[in-house]
Amino acid sequence: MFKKLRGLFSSDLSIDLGTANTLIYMKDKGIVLNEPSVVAIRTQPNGKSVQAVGADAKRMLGRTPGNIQAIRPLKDGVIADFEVTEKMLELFIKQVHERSLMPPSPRVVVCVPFQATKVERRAIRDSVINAGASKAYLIYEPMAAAIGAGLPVDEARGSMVVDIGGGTTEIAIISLSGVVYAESIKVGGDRFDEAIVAYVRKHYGSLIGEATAERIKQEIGTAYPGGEVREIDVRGRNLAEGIPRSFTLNSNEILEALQESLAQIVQAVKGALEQSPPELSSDVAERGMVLTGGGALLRDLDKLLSEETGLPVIVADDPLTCVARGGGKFLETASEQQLGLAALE
Ligand SMILES: Nc1ncnc2c1ncn2[C@@H]1O[C@H](COP(=O)(O)OP(=O)(O)OP(=O)(O)O)[C@@H](O)[C@H]1O
Repeated sequence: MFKKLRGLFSSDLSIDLGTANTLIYMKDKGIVLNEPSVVAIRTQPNGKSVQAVGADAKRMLGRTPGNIQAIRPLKDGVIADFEVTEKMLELFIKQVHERSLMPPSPRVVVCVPFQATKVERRAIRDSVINAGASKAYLIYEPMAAAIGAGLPVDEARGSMVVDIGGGTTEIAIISLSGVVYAESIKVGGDRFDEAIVAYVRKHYGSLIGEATAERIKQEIGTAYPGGEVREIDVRGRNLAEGIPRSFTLNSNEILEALQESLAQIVQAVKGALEQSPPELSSDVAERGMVLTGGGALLRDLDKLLSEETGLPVIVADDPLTCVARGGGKFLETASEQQLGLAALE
């Protein structure tokens, strides 16, 4: 009965601690927080303090005066700055509790990159406990992504998920609730943005910021030739003249800029298919792979992967929230034994 009551009043949370975005899912409420993983820190004579977090801090990237620093504490899918990550998590969890007028969460599951180290896992655990959780669990991102995408992870059947985030692309083949094969490469949306910045510098002699590059990618980017050609007007600082200049970019140019990064993703997906046990790869051949993460929204990426592998490729519904939703579903449905394995020590 105690357990039943706890379930009734629970405000269990699932947190997708991503390189680009942090999402929080609450049982019965869905996604209750979706903010960029950015923190702005102000340095004063008496120490450092948080000036802004999330979207407010992201707007400050590249625009801060000397005493304020906008930081992305996670890089390439790993925690680059522990202290700031901890602070960010704490502030996000507090925001959720204030907004929903709920007591601190009894249980929190955090979705972490597959290659997170023991030290990183402990840092995450501590920040979650400090923020009021009574129990912290860990689930690997590709597993959460697969659950969120509705794949039958507990069946004796290979399910393949390709999660293209900001810092990394994680590829996993899952069967019987376990990760049978996983590979992570440090290529994701951030690398796409960097490639666009480099392309513009080389071909237009102009400097654009990463936020502009991200907007270009989202508005006209494509991963496969032959689709509708789109254009965008951009303003960048001309390197020779030192003043802002406008120019127009089209989607074929962005495709060219992204070639190298896309080839690395294709290569990693092919590698996963080659290296997984034959029974599982034949399951995947039949049912295809599912794309999750924000990168899955790059136009025609599914087409590129399908052409290159000859397999069906499906973009998950709402790919940006798959991991957070999957973590939440895990918390709701996992057995005591599964929770025990996921408990962060
Ligand atoms: N429409 C779009 N087209 C292309 N890319 C997009 C689109 N929308 C979002 N993205 C990209 O998706 C990335 C963020 O995805 P997501 O939130 O899944 O990553 P993350 O979970 O924070 O990162 P990681 O999994 O590496 O820790 C960003 O690079 C963003 O630019």
